[in-house]
Amino acid sequence: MNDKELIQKAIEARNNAYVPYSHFPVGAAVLTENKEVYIGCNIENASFGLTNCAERTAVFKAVSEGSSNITAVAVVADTDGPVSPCGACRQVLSEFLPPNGKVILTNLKGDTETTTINELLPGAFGAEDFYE
Ligand SMILES: O=c1ccn([C@H]2C[C@H](O)[C@@H](CO)O2)c(=O)[nH]1
Ligand SMILES: [Zn+2]
Repeated sequence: MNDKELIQKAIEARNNAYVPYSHFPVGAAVLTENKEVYIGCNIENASFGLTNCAERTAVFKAVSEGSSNITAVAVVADTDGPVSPCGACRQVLSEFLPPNGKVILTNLKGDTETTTINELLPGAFGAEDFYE
């Protein structure tokens, strides 16, 4: 699974977005250590704060299937430039990706930024901050 294929999975996931309020569909796909792919879309709610972003949906699907070691994630939306994940998703991604874990941000035009979770959330709060 290369970056382009992972992006394609994210584009397909975007078609399942449940976005009756924002009308802003987002798709994501994560690649796990054991080379499995899990896709996610944003899922909104009439109680707006309960919305789950595409990235978190994909991560939680992977973890709940027993694959918590994520090596890469792709995110796509119809943005001017590459989509920028929200703070909550950056924190959740930092839990399951290594600091140098690949984050591929793109849009429907194909503008792509490939970065790392450490770049997106330097100094993230992590387990090492409170476990001995
Ligand atoms: O990276 C992002 C940014 C936003 N959203 C969703 C949340 C909400 O449903 C909609 C508008 O914020 O887009 C995501 O899923 N991922
Ligand atoms: Zn988010």
